[in-house]
Amino acid sequence: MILLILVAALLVLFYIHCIKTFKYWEQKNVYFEKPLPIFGNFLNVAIRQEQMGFALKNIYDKLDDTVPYFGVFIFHTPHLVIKSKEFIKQVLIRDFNYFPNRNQYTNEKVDPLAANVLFSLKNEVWKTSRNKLTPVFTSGKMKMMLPLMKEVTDQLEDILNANNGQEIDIRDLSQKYSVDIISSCAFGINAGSLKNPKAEIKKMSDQMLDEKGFKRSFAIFSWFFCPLLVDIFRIPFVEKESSQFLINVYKHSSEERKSRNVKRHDLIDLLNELKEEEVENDIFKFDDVRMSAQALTFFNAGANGTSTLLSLCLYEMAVNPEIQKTLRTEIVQNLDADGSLSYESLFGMEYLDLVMKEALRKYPFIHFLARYAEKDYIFEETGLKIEKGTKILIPMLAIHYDEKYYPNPNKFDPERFRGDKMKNLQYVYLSFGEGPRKCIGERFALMSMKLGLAMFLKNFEISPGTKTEIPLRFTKAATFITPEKGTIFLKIQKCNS
Ligand code: HEM
Repeated sequence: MILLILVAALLVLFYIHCIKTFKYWEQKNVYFEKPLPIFGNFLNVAIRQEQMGFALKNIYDKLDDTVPYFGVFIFHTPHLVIKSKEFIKQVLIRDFNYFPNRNQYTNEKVDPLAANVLFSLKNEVWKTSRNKLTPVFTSGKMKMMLPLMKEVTDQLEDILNANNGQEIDIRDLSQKYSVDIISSCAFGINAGSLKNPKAEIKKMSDQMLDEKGFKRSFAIFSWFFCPLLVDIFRIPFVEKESSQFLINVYKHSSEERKSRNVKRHDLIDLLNELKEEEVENDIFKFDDVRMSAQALTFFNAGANGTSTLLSLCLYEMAVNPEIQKTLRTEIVQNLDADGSLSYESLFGMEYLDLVMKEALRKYPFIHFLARYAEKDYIFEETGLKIEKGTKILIPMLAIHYDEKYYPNPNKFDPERFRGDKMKNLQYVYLSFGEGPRKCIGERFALMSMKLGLAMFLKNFEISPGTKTEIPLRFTKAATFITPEKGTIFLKIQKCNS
């Protein structure tokens, strides 16, 4: 009997704990939708029936333009979702010193690597490491990495030639291309996954990035929204076996590089140079864990983000043959005598840039940006005061599909970015984020995606085949954008055959 009373009392206490914050947005006079105990507004996300970005979009779409923000509860934690362009600018740029960090949980003991990537570092440690890592991504450094990427595109061309006239899984091919690019540029090795389907590094990458799998989705969800689960179940952000494999590869290459004293101008060289420049009282020193953590970021973001976007770009080319034709004409006009593309041509092609921007708009790899208030803050225009620690979300997916900024948003239309139209889209085109915490790898990502796309299109026509899904459906269970079937089949045909 006593046990029963105890359990009942615990349940009541748990219930009170779960609903105690639910008056938060009402008291602040901020629009919100009635939350459910335990799950808040995101029951469907928790049971993997909806992606967080779409859940936010559903609320966003109900509100008119006069509403600058709304409140949601993720479990029982209140989050402020910013809707107005002006307020986005304030949070990401103008008042950055109030919002310098993401509400990204870290736990050195459970996952020391995740705690040391730039994405999760905070305040002064983030600032110092960002300043140190920024020179790694300058156009000069990227230019030096281009020859490494070209070695991989040569192999890609061989594969395309061998599959001429066939229907192939472009997603799988893009993943292999991206894994080989990253392995060469960040780990200094020839992974060879394009030529060898059983390559160990590709296997590890699949394991690490298994977006549809419950384990991976649960890990990402817990790290972003329910850190208590991370602590209880000791869930690493990055799957242990594959991250350890990549760290070993990185360490081995790095040591070999030092002993042979050769330069490849890749991430290993650049991080080794940063280490040599360190001074006694640096707040952020590149020890083994921190060096590996940066290499792992490259791998994660590159193998997942760039490969997904490249395959979606190719899909759009197949279903929009006119756009494909215009792009091919531009690419062919810009080829060097040996059939390759210089860094200047890659970044100088206007239509290629418009196509890339539109793919990134239509398929935002991350559906929302996250920040939290480091100090109390008042939105002057409305008088809303938020306390230190308030979590902020910027619903990128909803904004990228807002008719006000992007008429007919489901249409793939590169022209919406032509000329000075981009000026009006500042703060509402957020594919790589905005402000000082913007994606540091943007240039690298664009270079590998543009090069991959150009190498496909210069010789091959891409079209829907019998196995192509139109429209393409995406899984509701993954955190990032992932095709429902896990594949994107397209037909490739040599242009002059
Ligand atoms: C298509 C590919 C990619 C997309 C769409 C993408 C997008 C993003 C977005 C939206 C953010 C958050 C920005 C914000 O909060 O304002 C971000 C942050 C970041 N990205 Fe990327 N990214 C891509 C590829 C890469 C690559 C290849 C790297 C490799 C180094 C990278 C490294 C990072 C890092 C380190 C951060 C955190 C920056 C900081 O907090 O200072 N990303 N990325």
